[in-house]
Amino acid sequence: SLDPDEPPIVLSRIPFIGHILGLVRYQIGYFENLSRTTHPVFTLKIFDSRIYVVKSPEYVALTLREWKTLTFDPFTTAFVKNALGAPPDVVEVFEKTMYLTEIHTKMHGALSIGPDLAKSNVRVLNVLARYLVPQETNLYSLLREAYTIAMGEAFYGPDNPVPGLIDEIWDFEDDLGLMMIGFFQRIVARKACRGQKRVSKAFKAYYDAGLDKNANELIQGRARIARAYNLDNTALGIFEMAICFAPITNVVPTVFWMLTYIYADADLLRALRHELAFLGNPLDTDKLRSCPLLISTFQEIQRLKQHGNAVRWVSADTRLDGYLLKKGAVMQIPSSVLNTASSVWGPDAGSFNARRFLDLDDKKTRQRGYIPFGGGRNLCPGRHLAFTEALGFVAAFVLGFDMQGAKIIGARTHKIGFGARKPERDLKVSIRRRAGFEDAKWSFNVGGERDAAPEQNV
Ligand code: HEM
Repeated sequence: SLDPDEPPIVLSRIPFIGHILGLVRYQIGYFENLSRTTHPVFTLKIFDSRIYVVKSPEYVALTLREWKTLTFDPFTTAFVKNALGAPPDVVEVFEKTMYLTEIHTKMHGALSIGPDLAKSNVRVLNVLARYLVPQETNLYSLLREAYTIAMGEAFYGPDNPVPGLIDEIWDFEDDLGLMMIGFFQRIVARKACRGQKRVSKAFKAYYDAGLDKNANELIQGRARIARAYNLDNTALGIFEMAICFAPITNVVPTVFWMLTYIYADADLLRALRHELAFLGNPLDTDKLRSCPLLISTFQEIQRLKQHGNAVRWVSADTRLDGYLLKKGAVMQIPSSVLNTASSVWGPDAGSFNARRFLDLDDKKTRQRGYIPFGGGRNLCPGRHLAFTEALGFVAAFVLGFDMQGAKIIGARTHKIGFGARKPERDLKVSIRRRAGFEDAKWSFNVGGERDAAPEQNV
């Protein structure tokens, strides 16, 4: 039974298993259905487990602030154990040593603004530039390939196994929710299991061959820490899926939605071209900060499509304003509910308005519970990389190309484990050079870094 101070319970219509059936059927959408309740935080009970769902902006801020007891780390360990299938001695390193804390610091350091990030970013964008050519193509598939290959080369160096593992990486993310359950994966998530095995094997061979000498600081620093904890190349191979899918699976849908919404709206396309006209080629990404409409479009797409749940584990009884949160419960913060509430965003909350964020400063957006990159101690370390690689590519695309076939389409069922919503299908498009840009060969400078890698054509 619940303590009277715990958030009010929301019951399912079918006793005992109703919530499980709801989650299986509607996935993340089930939290949207339940959030019709007026309680700012509420409890779901599934047998002996509790899930607290946070649906009001004020409580989101309070939750993220209490990071010492409302923590993310147990999910990382569960991910390594259940989804990646790490053996018990490796899991023990996560549970009983400072390894995870050291990795956290390294990850946030290597991806914070500075020379290490600039080197990764300039490589990502200059690999993406190879895809800025006229073509008849399926837009989502093109972006999926381009960003996966670019991540591989920027993170792991030119001689990396990622080009042969594109489907494996995306298959894994597709069934991440099922992989986290920790049993029967080979039956319910066959493709994801196979993907994880192949990626582990290929990266073990990569580390065995010493190819990480060409990797970026994130990968090299991580490997140094792992070795200091006696984790070998087999363990490094097992971990690698995490680093392969996190950087791309939110960025690719974001760029897809940005391009389709922009090209489906001739006025917005014109206004953006006007705003971006001062950007040169090579495109200096520092100048993107002076493109308010482009940034607002990015933020609005995140608001409408970045609908993953932030999750936290209650590691000790915690008071959240008046509510008591009990140790052992899981907290879910459904972005889709927060990002589309008309009580927060106004009557047009459900529609796209590229100019919405022009009048909202950072403080005002946070007050609305707008957390596309999460928050607190686990605020996404890749947010700077994501900003530059998404906006840099979109800016060059908008300036240099016309696109036929772009239209606004619906999204697939939003599975548990997904961040950004994915399109329900691919879009066949025709990409042509714009008049005045017939000979443009796009390249990028990032934070003073020019790309020095040899040229390659797609
Ligand atoms: C549009 C792009 C992206 C979005 C919307 C996004 C969103 C998020 C969110 C919501 C979280 C969870 C934060 C929390 O629970 O408080 C997260 C965590 C994380 N993201 Fe991103 N992300 C993006 C791109 C990237 C990129 C490019 C990287 C590059 C490495 C990355 C690496 C990570 C990592 C490693 C974590 C785990 C952080 C931790 O455990 O402290 N993400 N991201």
